[in-house]
Amino acid sequence: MGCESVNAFNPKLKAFFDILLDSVNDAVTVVDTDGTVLYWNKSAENMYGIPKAQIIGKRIGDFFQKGSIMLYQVMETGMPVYQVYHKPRPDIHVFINAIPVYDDEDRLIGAIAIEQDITHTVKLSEELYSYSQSGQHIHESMIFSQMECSSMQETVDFLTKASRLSYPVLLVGENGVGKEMIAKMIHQMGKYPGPFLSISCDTIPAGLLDMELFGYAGGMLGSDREERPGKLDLAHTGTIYLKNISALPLPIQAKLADAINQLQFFRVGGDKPIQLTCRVIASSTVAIEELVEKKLLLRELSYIFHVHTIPPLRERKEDLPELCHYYLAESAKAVGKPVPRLSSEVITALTTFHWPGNLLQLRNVMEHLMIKSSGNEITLNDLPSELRLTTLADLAQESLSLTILSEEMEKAKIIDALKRTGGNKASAARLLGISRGSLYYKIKQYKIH
Ligand SMILES: Nc1ncnc2c1ncn2[C@@H]1O[C@H](COP(=O)(O)OP(=O)(O)OP(=O)(O)O)[C@@H](O)[C@H]1O
Repeated sequence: MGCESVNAFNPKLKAFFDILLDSVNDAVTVVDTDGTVLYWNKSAENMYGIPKAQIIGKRIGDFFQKGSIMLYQVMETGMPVYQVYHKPRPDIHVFINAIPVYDDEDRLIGAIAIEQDITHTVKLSEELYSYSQSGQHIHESMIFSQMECSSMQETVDFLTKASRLSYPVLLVGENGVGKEMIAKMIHQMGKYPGPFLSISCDTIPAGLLDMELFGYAGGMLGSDREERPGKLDLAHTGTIYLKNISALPLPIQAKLADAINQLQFFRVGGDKPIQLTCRVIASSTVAIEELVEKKLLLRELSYIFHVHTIPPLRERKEDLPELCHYYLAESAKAVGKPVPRLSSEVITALTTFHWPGNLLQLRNVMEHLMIKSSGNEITLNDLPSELRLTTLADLAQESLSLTILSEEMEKAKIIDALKRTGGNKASAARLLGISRGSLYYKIKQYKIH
């Protein structure tokens, strides 16, 4: 498309962009180099309660404390920032991307900020904060019933029902969401007299899985090998937990389906039927439909199981307060230390993190914090690097000391520095402890001649 046709489309494009920017959930602000607001979308109106008509054409510094305006910061440094935790107002918490904008000739013409409101998440963190200080002690088995989020309530209902009946269960969920723990609870609540035995189908060589599961009748593979029961046998009147069931070779899956359907099975090489008296619980990190489609799970076997999916931790952050408190208290007890406080930044970091390793990762992080913390408060520095938030303070350039001054004081300080250096901008910048670029920007901003 030629330049002319682009221009011809500009009014239309503007209409498209207006709608686009008003439809996004993030607050979008555009300012020019003076800090004059050129654009302010609907989400920004909602987030800050300032209507467009009131702010457009005005200096952003008239509405926010200067030290808290990230747009100034990025125009001063010329460096964009991404996913920085920021508190533009005491009651508003955001993740911000702020980007300086240059024209074709590389002259700074303004900046854009895109803010994702995380205030709701941070409010949840405050709940966690009070929990972690309350000194309550929660027993692991109680944790499920205390969980707030509705998806976990479904898990609680499922496990209560499943423990009353003995149908085979297949638990689906990412690594570390608590599948094995749920399997153990179904076993315990079902009051099975036999043991809970677990097989990691993906760690045992495929060739041995048959015997591991069904046992060996003896006499077939050489005289030195005696009859040996399999886990299905050893779990008599208990539960067998098959971790990552799709790693079972398909012929073994077929044998398992037969065993469950007929409530009996045969040892490898044997012809004597053995009663299946244990309950079968299996797990998978991949959705069942996908496993069947990829021919990793027999369709026939998939029909046998009652499937329940456990959501990842990032989709049930409401449960973080109980879980963090529980793990902290548990680790504190183990190392014989009092339960430390969590600083508000740590709480925000914990609740905004995406937790790819789910409960397992959370437990490890809490243990790590417990070991690392020396005083009675855990701060951002104690956190493992992947959890640390980038804050405005982290980004503080030398110019920040100047940034946090009021505009009047700042302007006076610059005029004074220029006077003292006879107008030499490089020396004035050095004296002020800011970069030359920042000084040029501020001279323009304050219209200093
Ligand atoms: N409801 C719970 N309350 C407290 N801790 C829990 C809960 N569920 C699980 N955990 C803890 O989370 C960690 C991971 O749980 P578990 O091993 O059951 O997960 P999983 O989904 O089976 O993981 P994988 O798929 O990797 O085997 C364990 O340390 C366990 O003690």
